[in-house]
Amino acid sequence: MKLRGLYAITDSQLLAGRFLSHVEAALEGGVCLLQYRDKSDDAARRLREAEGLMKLCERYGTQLLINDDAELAARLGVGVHLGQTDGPLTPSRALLGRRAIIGSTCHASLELAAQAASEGASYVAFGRFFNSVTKPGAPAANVELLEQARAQVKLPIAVIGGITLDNAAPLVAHGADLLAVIHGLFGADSAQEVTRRARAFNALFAS
Ligand SMILES: Cc1ncc(COP(=O)(O)OP(=O)(O)O)c(N)n1
Ligand SMILES: Cc1ncsc1CCOP(=O)(O)O
Ligand SMILES: [Mg+2]
Repeated sequence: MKLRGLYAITDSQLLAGRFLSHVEAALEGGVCLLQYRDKSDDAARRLREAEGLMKLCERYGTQLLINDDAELAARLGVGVHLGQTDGPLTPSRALLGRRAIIGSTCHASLELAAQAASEGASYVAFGRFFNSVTKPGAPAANVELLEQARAQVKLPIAVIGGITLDNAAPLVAHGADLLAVIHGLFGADSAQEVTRRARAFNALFAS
């Protein structure tokens, strides 16, 4: 499966009261990957919400990943995104199997990307590229790093952090395969606007 296009990531606060409707609106517009990102420790709610997303993703033919939690991903038979403090990649690959999509946060480090590749990551993620309301303190990356990564890294490259329709095009032009977006997608007031934004993000990959 080709990893290229919009990578939508949920946010429990931002989507409160409109969780499934906004996610479905995004899937309607086209989503390559969907990540369930919930930083709470409410295991029952996390399982319930992730199962809800799984059903939606099956309907739309979208791949689901769970942020941080390889055990939950294994329980559902989906992928996982792991940051540098979320546990080592190799055991997660063994747990989830060779076909699972496993992503790795590499901040702005080509060394971390090389390590992730050697440990069996499916894609590497760099960022944040812009100011992020969701994660303001995330380490900064820039397009020079992205260009270097494109030349050196054989895996699909995800970019993240403050990405909107106004600033995403240069990232695609410099080699990004996946635009990972929370606020710039789900910050929309209406479901129709979420769908419009999803289509517009994907259109950046058309040429
Ligand atoms: C696609 C993608 N890239 C980076 C991250 C950030 O992961 P991490 O550094 O573990 O931070 P949290 O998201 O867990 O707060 C991501 N989730 N997805
Ligand atoms: C999880 C994460 N990691 C680096 S920036 C970020 C937040 C992305 O959210 P937004 O698209 O709202 O800036
Ligand atoms: Mg994490």
